[in-house]
Amino acid sequence: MDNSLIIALDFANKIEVEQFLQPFGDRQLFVKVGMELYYQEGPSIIHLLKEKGHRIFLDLKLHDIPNTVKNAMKGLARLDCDLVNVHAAGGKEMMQAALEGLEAGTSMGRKRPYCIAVTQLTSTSEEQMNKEQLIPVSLIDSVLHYSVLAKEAGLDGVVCSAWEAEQIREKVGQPFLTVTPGIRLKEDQTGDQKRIATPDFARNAGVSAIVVGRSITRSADPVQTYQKWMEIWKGVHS
Ligand SMILES: O=c1ccn([C@@H]2O[C@H](COP(=O)(O)O)[C@@H](O)[C@H]2O)c(=O)[nH]1
Repeated sequence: MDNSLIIALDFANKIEVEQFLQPFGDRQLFVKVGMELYYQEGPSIIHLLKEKGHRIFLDLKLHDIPNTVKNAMKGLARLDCDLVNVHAAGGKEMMQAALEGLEAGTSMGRKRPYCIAVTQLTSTSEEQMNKEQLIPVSLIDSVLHYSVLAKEAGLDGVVCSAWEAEQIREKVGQPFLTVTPGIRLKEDQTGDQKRIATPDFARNAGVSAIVVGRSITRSADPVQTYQKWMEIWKGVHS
């Protein structure tokens, strides 16, 4: 997981995914499949990406009663992804149930996928959280609270913004993954994200992985843009 750049494949269907991936040739990537793509294509999209050797973050953000999450995770474990997630707002019991399901669904001799919890979405501002979710604390306190809850539940880390990663590490200790979407180059549009950061900022904050979607997927030349990102993120030509 260390220092990965995960490309968010936010596409409407398999055809769009194949069109996007084709110019990358045989290069093996770390990709994220979210609700948009998975709800359209189902498990077959995971099989297809795995056949091509890509690592997969299945970003379905489960949030339901513990029994439902446990059984859903049992099924998702069979897809053999690298990383899956839940919403920390579902509570500690739900997060523990997610892990139980994952362990039950993982075949003998295989490693279960990492499981992380979304703290506060990177599209959430402190004002929205206070006024709409009626959570009367600062955004960082809410994120730290959910991170501690996730750790206590036995999860492997959290989804947060790069702005919170350092404080999470201090509070929760290591090993604990911080996977950070909302990463933007200076020239990129912010879009619907509220807590954005540059790749330089994220690297200095010591995040475990960055998630990059539209900056790469909607660019005129995705391969070139990916290479540019990798140079900035890792300081290497990929
Ligand atoms: O808090 C969160 C959790 C998940 N995401 C997902 O990451 C990508 C970000 O895409 P961009 O185009 O780079 O904004 C997207 O798939 C989200 O569903 C997030 O942004 N924030």
